[in-house]
Amino acid sequence: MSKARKSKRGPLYSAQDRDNIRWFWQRYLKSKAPWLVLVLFMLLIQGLVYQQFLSNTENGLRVIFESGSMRDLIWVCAIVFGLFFVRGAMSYLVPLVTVWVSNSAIYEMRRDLIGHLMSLDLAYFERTKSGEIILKVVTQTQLLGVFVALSVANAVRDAITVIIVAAYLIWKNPILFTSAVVVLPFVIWIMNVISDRVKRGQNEVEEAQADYMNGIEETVNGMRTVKIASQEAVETKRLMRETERIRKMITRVQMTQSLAMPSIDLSSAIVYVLVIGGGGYMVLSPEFDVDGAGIITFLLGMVMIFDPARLLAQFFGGLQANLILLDKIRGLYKETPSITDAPDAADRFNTGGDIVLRDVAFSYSPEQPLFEGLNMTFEGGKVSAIVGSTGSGKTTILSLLSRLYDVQAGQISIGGQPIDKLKVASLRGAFSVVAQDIVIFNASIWDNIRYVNPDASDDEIWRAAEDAEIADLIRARGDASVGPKGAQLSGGQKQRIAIARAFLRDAPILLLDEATSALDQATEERIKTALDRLTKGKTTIVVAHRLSSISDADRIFVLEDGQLVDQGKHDQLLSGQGLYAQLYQAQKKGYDRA
Ligand SMILES: Nc1ncnc2c1ncn2[C@@H]1O[C@H](COP(=O)(O)OP(=O)(O)OP(=O)(O)O)[C@@H](O)[C@H]1O
Repeated sequence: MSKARKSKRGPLYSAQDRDNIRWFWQRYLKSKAPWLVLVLFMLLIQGLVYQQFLSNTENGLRVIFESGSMRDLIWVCAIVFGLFFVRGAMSYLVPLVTVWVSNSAIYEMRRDLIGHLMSLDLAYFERTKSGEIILKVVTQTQLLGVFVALSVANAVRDAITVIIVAAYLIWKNPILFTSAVVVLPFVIWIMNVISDRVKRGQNEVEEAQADYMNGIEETVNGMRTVKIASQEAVETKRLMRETERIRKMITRVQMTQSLAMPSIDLSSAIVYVLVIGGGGYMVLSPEFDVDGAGIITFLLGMVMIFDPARLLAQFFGGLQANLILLDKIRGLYKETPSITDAPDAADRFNTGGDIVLRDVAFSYSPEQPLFEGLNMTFEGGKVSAIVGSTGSGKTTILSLLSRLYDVQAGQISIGGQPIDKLKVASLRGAFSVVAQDIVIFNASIWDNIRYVNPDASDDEIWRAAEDAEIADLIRARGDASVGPKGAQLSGGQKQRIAIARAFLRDAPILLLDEATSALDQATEERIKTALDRLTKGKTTIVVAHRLSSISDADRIFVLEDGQLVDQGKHDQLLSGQGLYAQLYQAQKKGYDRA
């Protein structure tokens, strides 16, 4: 945002902020309105206690100065004690309710955020820093909830106190009150300036925090590379630079916030001088019907106003920071998934039919078009293979089939049914995928396999594990977890878990993306027999670099820079002397040399 635009922004809160507050109220607080009314009622009682205290103090002072009755004095003291007892009880009860309200709101916000995250397209996660997402779900919701519970309740209490006591003082002595609050415009101006600065600073802090979290996550995840390359010192320096940057930013915001207090203190000093001076003049002058007790009580009232006013000022500093948090959190809700069920989406379809790509156009970014007018047919129940140089778009085709991304033009259909007219869950349920980037969770191998089919019986899991040649490892490791992202496993072991998952899921369409690339030849041979059994009668699409592994496919598609340059059976393609033949010869030479 440009500086010019920033300075145009409303100093206290903008239309966007109002909209965010309305949204937050409607979504997370409205349902708790009866509790909030109760809180408001208790806060009102607290405010009235102050007013009553002032009134009784004035009476008490008159008793001391004028009538001198001990009985009256004891009576006034008892009332004052009773009043503060009531205020104390309210001070205990209000946080009880507000903490409950805030924790419920935090819980609901996190529940919605997690649910919404799950619905977002893969593309969102590929362009968003994970640190930013973690910050929203973990930290920002917590801070916002605490602010709503405690700070807002306190601010309402303070505002009520200020309003009630001020109204009482105006009623008692309007002239003195008016002359005492001449400094008010100055206080408001200071608060506006401070609030605006705090808000801008907090925005920068939140963005820097997200980068920081992301940096830590990257370093922790990439620790193997960091250590092998002996880059610990560089990483430490990088992270410390960020730590220092954030320290400076937060200090700057807090220092700006702290300017609010001295401004209020200075204003209060002016007010006290005005009250003592002006009030003293009124007592001494016969024109006014004001006595010493009235002025002392008035001064006491001003003291009582100033403390809550000071806290209110502090609250406005914090409010700006929290409006930024609210805006950040709401930003996530504004991300909408584009891959959703069409209104008339079908549940069932012919999963064994041909998979047809017709005139498909797709690119990850407009600057780098990948497919334009791509036509392919993967025959139902047969094994098809996609080969081609690296980056030619093989994996992307598999991603398009299960709608991880949507095509930008053209159509993909399965069994004659366009995939965007199918329920996303039904479509994806028809696929078993052994992907290049295997995701392994920090659980046992057993649980990692079961992940794709939680209802599978133990026998089924054992069979899948045996077929994928991972059963021995399960016996050896037992229930031990495999470390974050499967860090305690070899590449081949992870691949076998992925293959076991495919066996267990047993879906009608099988996508194998470099499924056996990390296995030694002997293991690959053994798994191949089981894989042949698995692929029988299923539509199978294999992506492989090692051409020897797909030579018996029913149809082979050759891709080059997103274009289909050849297709046919292995022998046909070899005799054609095209790209496939060249790749095959090059690989053969490599093997012969080895
Ligand atoms: N998520 C993504 N965002 C942006 N660009 C991407 C993304 N995934 C792939 N690409 C780009 O799209 C092109 C095709 O990638 P793809 O992974 O489909 O190729 P591939 O043929 O499977 O490659 P390889 O054989 O190396 O696995 C590449 O240029 C790649 O850089």
